Amino acid sequence: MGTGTRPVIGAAGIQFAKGHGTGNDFVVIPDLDASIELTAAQVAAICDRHNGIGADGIMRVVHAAKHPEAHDQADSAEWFMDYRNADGSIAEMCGNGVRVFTRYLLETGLSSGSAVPVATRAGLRTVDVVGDDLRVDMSPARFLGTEHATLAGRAYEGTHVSMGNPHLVVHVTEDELAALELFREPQVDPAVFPNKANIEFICPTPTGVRMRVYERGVGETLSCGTGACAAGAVGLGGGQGTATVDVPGGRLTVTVDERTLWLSGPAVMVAEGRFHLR
Ligand SMILES: N[C@@H](CCC[C@H](N)C(=O)O)C(=O)O
Repeated sequence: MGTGTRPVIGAAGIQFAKGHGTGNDFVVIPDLDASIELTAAQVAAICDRHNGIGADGIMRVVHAAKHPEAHDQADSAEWFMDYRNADGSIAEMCGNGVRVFTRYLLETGLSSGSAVPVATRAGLRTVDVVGDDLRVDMSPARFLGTEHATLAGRAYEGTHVSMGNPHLVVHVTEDELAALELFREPQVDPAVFPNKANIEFICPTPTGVRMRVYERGVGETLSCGTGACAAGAVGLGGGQGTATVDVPGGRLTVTVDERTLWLSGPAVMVAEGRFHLR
C-alpha cells in the first residue's frame, strides 16, 4: 500500500475499523494517545479504492486531552475526531463521520450511554442514540449569501452555507440532477472559498429534497452529512421543520428547531483489521 509513503509503524501494523453512514465510508483508526502521524500521501493510500482499504475519509480516535486542536474541549468530551478527506486534506467537520465515529466508540466500549459528546475541529458535537439511528446536534446552519459554482461550462447560482465546513447548495431540476457530470470537480471562486467547498445539488421531493454532492477532497460520494444539513436547511427555506434528504446511499433526516439543527440516520461498522504502510 502507498508507494512512496514512509513506514511509521512496527510489524504488527495499524489497527483499523471500517464503517459507513448511508454509503459515506470511513476508515477509523484508534490512536488513543496520538502516536501515529499520517502524511497526506499515506491517508490517500489508505483511502485508495483499488490499492488500499478504500474510503471517503479517515478518522483517528484520539484522547481530546492529547491533541493540540482539542484539549480545550477535553472537559466536555473524552474523544477527538481527527478527520481527513480521502486526498489527505483536513476538514473541520463531518456529519456522517461523527455518527460513524460514535458507533465505533459505542461498539468498542470506549464510550457508553445514550448521549456521546465528541470533540471536533468545529467544536463539541453530541450524538444521541435514537433506536437504530444516531442523531447528532450539528449546531445551526449559517447562511452566508448567494455564490456560484461552474460545472461543465455552466454557472450555477447557490446558497453559501457553513456547517463548520463550507458548502454551496444549488437548486436544479430532477432531470438536471440525474444528468450532472460529477466526475468533474465544480469550480468555485477562490476569493469566496479559499479552501474550496462541498457542492450540493438538490431538487424538491414531497418530504424534503433529493441531493447529489461533490465533496471537497473526495469527489462525488454516496452521501454527505454536513451536505445534507446544508441542503435540508435550504430546503426548509431557512425556517424550522423536518426535511428528508435522499442521497444515492439512502436517506438522512434533518430537523431544525428553535435552537439547533439535528441530523439523523444510520451509522454502521462493517469490518475491522490491521494494515501496514510501506
Ligand atoms: N462526508 C462528510 C464531509 C467530509 C468533509 C468534507 N469533504 C469537507 O472537506 O468539508 C459529511 O458527512 O459531512
